Amino acid sequence: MRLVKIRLNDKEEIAMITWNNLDTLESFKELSKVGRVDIKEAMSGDNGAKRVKEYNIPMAEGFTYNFAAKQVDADVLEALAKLAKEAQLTEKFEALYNGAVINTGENRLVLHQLTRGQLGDAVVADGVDKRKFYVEQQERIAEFANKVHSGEITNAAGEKFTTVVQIGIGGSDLGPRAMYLALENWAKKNNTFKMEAKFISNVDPDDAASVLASVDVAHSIFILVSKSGTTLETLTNESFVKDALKNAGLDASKHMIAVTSETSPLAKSDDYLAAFFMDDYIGGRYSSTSAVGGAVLSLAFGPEVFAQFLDGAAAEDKLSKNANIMENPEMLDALIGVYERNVLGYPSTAVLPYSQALSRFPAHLQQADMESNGKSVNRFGEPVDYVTGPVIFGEPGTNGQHSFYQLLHQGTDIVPLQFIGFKNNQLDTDVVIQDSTSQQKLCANVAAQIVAFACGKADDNKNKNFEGGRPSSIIIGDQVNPASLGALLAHFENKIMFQGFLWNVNSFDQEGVQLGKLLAKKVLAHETDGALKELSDMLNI
Ligand SMILES: O=P(O)(O)OC[C@H]1O[C@](O)(CO)[C@@H](O)[C@@H]1O
Repeated sequence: MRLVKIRLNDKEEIAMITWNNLDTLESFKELSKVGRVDIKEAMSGDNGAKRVKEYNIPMAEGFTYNFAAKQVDADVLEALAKLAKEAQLTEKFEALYNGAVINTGENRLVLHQLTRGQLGDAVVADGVDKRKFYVEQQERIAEFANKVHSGEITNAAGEKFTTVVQIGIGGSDLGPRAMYLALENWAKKNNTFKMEAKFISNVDPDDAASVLASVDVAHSIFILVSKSGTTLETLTNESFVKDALKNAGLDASKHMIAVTSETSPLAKSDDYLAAFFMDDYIGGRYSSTSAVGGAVLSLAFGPEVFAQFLDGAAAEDKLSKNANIMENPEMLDALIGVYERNVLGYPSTAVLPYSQALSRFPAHLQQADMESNGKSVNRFGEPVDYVTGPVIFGEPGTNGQHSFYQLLHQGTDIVPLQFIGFKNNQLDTDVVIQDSTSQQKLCANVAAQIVAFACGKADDNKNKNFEGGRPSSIIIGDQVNPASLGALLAHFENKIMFQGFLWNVNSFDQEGVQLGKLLAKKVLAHETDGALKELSDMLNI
């Protein structure tokens, strides 16, 4: 057990936070003893209808979090509430947004919520009010984007830029790309679509080459995004793009901007038309609401759309402050996930948005969740004796239904499911076939899946028998739009944070990604022996 003193909002009170391993908490031991819920029974008949109505809590931007088909009942919920209290989830979040050094591994504050609102005290770090700093960067980006849109900033020939291409990887790609794809159709429909965006991330040369072949480089603006400014893939792709610009007779520095931290090697370079900043207190996978997402989304859709996205995230963040788990969807979702992982023993979780707009959202969550909570040591570097983050995967429904759902329905592992569904699609175009629209078919499928997974279907032919008993939750919204997307993103970011608190891991570093990078450098420098040398030879390096 470690005690940490933190100052609470009113600056008078001193709270003691204790960081304990999950398996040392009395409430966790109690939770393990609570009787298991049979979802098949719970979700059948009138009982099921009652649960769907009752196990439903409001989120921001018109969403509701429905957990009727989760393996919980009043006893489990009571035990989870005790766990939340003993694990001091609310106090830990409070410490985080008031500027405590929560990322102990890297000795850093964790400030991504500050990019979209001020949840507590002003946070001053390195002599700077951090909220002010993030807002300033947003304003600088907005001004730049407006000038690009109005034609005040143009290419060398005085012509408007029409396309924006983001170069980055991991958090500098996945979040912004998923958000762009989520809003592209919405923006087109609502006349706020300004520039098409493309993304280059993979160091596979075919990625950069095919994106470059698909754009008009003379009218493209490239955003180099790298917090560290040292990521090999990103710097390689930057050179790739610069070569292409040079070959087209263009001055690269008139076509490139950078988003990075002020301490990175890119920050002071003359190679860019402009540079916008985030900092070390925002992890790559949490950077969609910082300049990392801000530059591409503001250029693509206009700064007002990006501002609405931030407002949605801020509204959800506020809900995450509630100590009552029934008024805090992120905390409840996190607690149920830990119950499923550590008591019920389920190894993975599928995220299944029934929305084409969210086609890359599961990919973003894979990084956000697994890079955060894929840890075997606690925040003090001591091995933990329990399992932590699950494997996260997903695909939009209904496509997933025609691919891996077989295993989800009848496989030997039980995989908890996180559905996301919307009442309305983004574009007006729809068609009535066999008495229903495509949107109705989509929604019918998600409702049907929840009940099919929970209740199953008995059949004498064991091959056609569905055991049921497979838990799921659903987040239901009206439509994917900037504000709802922000709220959805914040929901998952905060869920991951609460789970990290429960597992007592540092969710904000990623040492596990370093070893592979180091060995790759050795391969390229021909400094290898043994298996690595053999593999390098086989790959012709
Ligand atoms: O923005 P950067 O510094 O180029 O890093 C890109 C990505 O690489 C990682 O460090 C993992 O290698 C991620 O955490 C990060 O999102």
